[in-house]
Amino acid sequence: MSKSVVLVTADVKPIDGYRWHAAPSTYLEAALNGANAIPLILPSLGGAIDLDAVLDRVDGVLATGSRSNVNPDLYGAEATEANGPYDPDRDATSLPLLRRALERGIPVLAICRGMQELNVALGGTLLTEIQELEGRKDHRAPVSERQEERFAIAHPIDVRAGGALHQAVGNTSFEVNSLHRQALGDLGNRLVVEAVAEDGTIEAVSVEGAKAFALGTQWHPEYWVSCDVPSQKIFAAFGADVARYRNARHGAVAAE
Ligand SMILES: N[C@@H](CCC(=O)NCCCC(=O)O)C(=O)O
Repeated sequence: MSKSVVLVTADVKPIDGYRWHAAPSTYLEAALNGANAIPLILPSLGGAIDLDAVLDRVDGVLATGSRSNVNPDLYGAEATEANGPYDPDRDATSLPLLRRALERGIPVLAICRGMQELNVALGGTLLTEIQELEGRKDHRAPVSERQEERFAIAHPIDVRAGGALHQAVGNTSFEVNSLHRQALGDLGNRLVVEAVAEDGTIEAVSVEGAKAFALGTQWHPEYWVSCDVPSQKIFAAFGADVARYRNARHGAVAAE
């Protein structure tokens, strides 16, 4: 049977005078090596793409992180220049994609901006510049040219005992990296908090009643998937459910 395919969300970026639809290699390699699935980048062409036609052909969705912020218009707040950069084409693609993947029971792993998209897609809100909020710590990346320093492990998280993340990783506490200035505010419909940082920042969520693996992380398990055990276990759990979904999908197609 053919290998599983995971759809990877894309940023729209100006490069060399063109508009590129791009995803960092770290996510693509993590899908390939950590989840044992072929990564397939979905261009952020919004409503021009029939999402169901794409989702008919894939076994999972990996929503990537990005420096851009979800446009606040989408959760009832005001867009400002300081809050940007925004990526409206990505918003117009990722939010419907995540909603539809959940409706169809397709496994979802949503990382950083991806988790923020998941929350907004389900009706939640985001907090911004959390380092300026009372009692919150600075969750932004260290200032460095070196990616391994920017993605360095930064702080511990407390994991909900018995929850989806605990089941995947097996620990009720572990250390994660941190590269964000926004965080989840009001929770979207059916989202359950799976982990928090010491300052109360929501670090992971799952979707209550989801028909498949559906996890969001505010940190970046993709970056250290080759050597960090919790990161490996998260991608392995996602990959196992992606494989289960693929087998069910192929069984259903064979029976038609
Ligand atoms: N814009 C949001 C999204 C956080 C996120 O996905 N960060 C990844 C950044 C990767 C990098 O800096 O290279 C926020 O800031 O909360």
